[in-house]
Amino acid sequence: MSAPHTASAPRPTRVDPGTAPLLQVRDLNAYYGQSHVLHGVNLHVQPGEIVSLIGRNGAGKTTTLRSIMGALRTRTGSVTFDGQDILRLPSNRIAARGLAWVPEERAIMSTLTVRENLELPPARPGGWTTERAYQAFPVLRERGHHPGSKLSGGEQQMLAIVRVLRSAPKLLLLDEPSEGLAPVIVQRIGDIIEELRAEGLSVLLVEQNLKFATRLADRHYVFVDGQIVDEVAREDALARREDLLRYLSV
Ligand SMILES: Nc1ncnc2c1ncn2[C@@H]1O[C@H](COP(=O)(O)OP(=O)(O)OP(=O)(O)O)[C@@H](O)[C@H]1O
Repeated sequence: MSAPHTASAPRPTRVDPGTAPLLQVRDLNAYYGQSHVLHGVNLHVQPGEIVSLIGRNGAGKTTTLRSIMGALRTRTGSVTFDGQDILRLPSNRIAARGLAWVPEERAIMSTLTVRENLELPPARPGGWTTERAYQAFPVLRERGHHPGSKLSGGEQQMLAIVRVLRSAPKLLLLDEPSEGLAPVIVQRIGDIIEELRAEGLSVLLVEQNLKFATRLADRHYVFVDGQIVDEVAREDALARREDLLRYLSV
């Protein structure tokens, strides 16, 4: 396990801002029926970068992930991934380009066993094997034959993360991975995300847990009412902690 990062010892950003972004979102507007919920969102993720989206409930973070993945089709603007416009592609073709999404509800198949859930997505070269998943989270090996319906929230989250890694994504979209989980599990999931980043994976992380977000992210985008109102670099997160807490408080 890697050493925990404390708020008092920020690690400098290791990402070269001069390289082309892996993900670039420009002027994204999204709608649920008549309701206009994203208002001109601009963001980018560099190769190897972990970026967090933070903000109160209903601020538009999940809608941003759904819009990027094509799960929400009623949107305008531009979404470019690895240099290619993906806005008009269906979700399965977006995923095939190397984007993997772990939604907040985790989408574990309740009637399938842990192993069956794990081996459901198509394996791609360089993707995680079942053995690697079990090494990362040994509890999944112990629960291998249990149905998805019998898993705790933490076990479901671990399974949901390792399952999408089978497809060897370039960018992982995580929606509140720490929500409702015990601190020891949150710590372990953070360790695995850091391991993945060390291997070059980029992560776009929706979080309301500021401690978890500031441990991991190189940059934070702050959402208020469907817009990005602030951007905070890892180096500034400690000095701006009060601002960040205010953005999250209700
Ligand atoms: N399926 C839906 N139909 C209609 N409105 C929706 C739907 N999903 C979300 N909304 C609305 O869109 C806005 C943005 O919600 P979104 O879920 O993106 O926020 P969020 O920042 O991810 O917060 P949360 O943590 O609560 O999910 C909110 O006003 C929400 O009520």
